[in-house]
Amino acid sequence: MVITQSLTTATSWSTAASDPKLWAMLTQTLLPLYVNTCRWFAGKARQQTGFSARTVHTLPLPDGNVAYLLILEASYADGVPENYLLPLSFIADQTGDALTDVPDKGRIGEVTFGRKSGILVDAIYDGRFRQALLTAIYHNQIVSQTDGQLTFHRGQGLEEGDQELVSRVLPVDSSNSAMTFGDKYFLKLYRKLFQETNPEVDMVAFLTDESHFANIPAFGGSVVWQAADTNPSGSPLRDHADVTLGMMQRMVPNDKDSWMQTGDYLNDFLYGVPQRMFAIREDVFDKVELLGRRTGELHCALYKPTADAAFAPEPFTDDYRQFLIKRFEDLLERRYALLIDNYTKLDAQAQRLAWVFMEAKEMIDTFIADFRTRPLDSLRIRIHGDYHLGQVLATENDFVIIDFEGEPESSITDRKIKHSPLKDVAGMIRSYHYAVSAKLFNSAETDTLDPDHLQRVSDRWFYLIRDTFLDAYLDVFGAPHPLFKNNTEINFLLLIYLLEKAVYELGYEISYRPSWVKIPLKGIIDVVREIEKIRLSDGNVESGVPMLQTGLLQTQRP
Ligand SMILES: Nc1ncnc2c1ncn2[C@@H]1O[C@H](COP(=O)(O)OP(=O)(O)O)[C@@H](O)[C@H]1O
Ligand SMILES: O=P(O)(O)O[C@H]1O[C@H](CO)[C@@H](O[C@H]2O[C@H](CO)[C@@H](O)[C@H](O)[C@H]2O)[C@H](O)[C@H]1O
Repeated sequence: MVITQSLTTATSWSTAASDPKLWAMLTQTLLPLYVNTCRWFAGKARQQTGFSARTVHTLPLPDGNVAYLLILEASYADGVPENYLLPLSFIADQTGDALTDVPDKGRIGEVTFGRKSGILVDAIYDGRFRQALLTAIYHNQIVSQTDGQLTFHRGQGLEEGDQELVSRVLPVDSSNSAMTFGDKYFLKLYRKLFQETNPEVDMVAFLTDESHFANIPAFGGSVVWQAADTNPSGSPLRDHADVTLGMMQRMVPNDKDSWMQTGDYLNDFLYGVPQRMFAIREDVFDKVELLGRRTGELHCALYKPTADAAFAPEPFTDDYRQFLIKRFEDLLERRYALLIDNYTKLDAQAQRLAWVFMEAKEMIDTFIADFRTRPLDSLRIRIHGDYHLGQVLATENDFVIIDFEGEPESSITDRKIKHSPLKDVAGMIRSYHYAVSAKLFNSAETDTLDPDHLQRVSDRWFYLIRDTFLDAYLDVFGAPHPLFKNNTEINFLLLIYLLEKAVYELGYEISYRPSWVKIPLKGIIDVVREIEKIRLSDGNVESGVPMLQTGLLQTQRP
């Protein structure tokens, strides 16, 4: 264990919540050092100007001790402060072997509280804290705090008798923390907090309790901080009543998600490619069809004309069109700027694709503007919002859809806006495009192949899989269905959402996986080609976009 700092205070751990000086000390010493080592802390690369304890909630532990749920505010030189959940537990030296379960990444520092010395840890690594969460959810407990209350809610998925289970922290390093109970329940603690109910809780509760949708893990419960109604400090977290801190679901037995499963199928496919053999196994089509159907069933479960305002279907109002256009235009502006800033870092193929994208700007602008006035009679509903192959767990014979938090770049309010479900469909179609492109253009088996040929093979696989998915999806609804007025609207909306998703992905790849930037760029250009076809068939408009060169996705040219 590498502990760089230690701290001594006369205050005992059990009374620490009410000692503001102690929290001031902790937030200036141990805690900033610690959170900057955590994957979930999104402010690492920003210029931090300070940390403070927004509020400290107390949770009694089964052995009579306490843990604290600290809401830590991080301030920056630019932009508004962020709030993070940091649960804290103190493991005194004489507590026996409790510390052996705490990995280095969960140890915050050596502290002496009163006359007891020990280690301050992230409480998720303390079994007593995990058990306290389970007990509180099981019993629908309300625990009063100086600033409101912690409300634990039990969902239908948490079975009678399951109030005491062996728990562990899942080793997934992501933006939240996950733990399991008896390998039967999965509890996600949200780290970055928002001033309202996390959309994931709304969605999962609705799908389980209202629609009884079977292909998500059943809702086991939630942990919510209901802040006191007063707003003395003007803190944004106190303006709203509910802040979601965690959500429990049934644990899904799975060894992989659909991204990995599709990767396995593509490995089989890949072996035939150098032999000029195009072979997709029948069971691959069966799986894609099944995922199409499950996606359709998800949207049917979310389409409830009798639901309350949060879930009731809505038409394509002027407000929505305005919102989408503005969001799209802002996104495009940011992406063009990012692309220009990073242009010289791109390889030659990505640079060629980037040029085509930039030259298509006017056509894209016109296409988006058309959305303002085009008659649209299809409906909008709440959707998944960040739907891709990695969000679907593959069980032995089926699929289970997870992670309903919505698009990471959007605010919580925007994540609750209703869209055509074709936005999710576009997300999955883009994901299949990613899967085949990443595999075919980054594998030793295809390294020496002619890039034009490889591009044609990749396109062929993608179009077959895309159409299989889409047909199975639309079959679920039958025709006509209020969500989809007609084929013309379906095509138009799919193109809009495909373009938006690919433009979004461009930013993600520039920031995290620069060698994959070509994948969304190719996706953008494919949509631009479709738009161009529509324009050309609508009237005698000359094509303004240079012919797309083939082989643009090849990473190593022979
Ligand atoms: N109900 C579940 N059962 C089993 N594993 C799950 C469940 N939910 C999530 N996981 C696993 O945990 C990982 C992270 O979950 P996710 O909801 O995507 O969290 P995050 O919002 O942190 O990305 C998933 O990729 C999956 O492997
Ligand atoms: O972390 P999240 O799952 O919320 O989503 C983010 O990361 C995803 C990458 O893991 C990213 O998805 C993109 O890459 C996927 C392959 O790794 C591909 O299947 C998706 O189609 C593509 O969008 C996602 O966009 C981002 O929000």
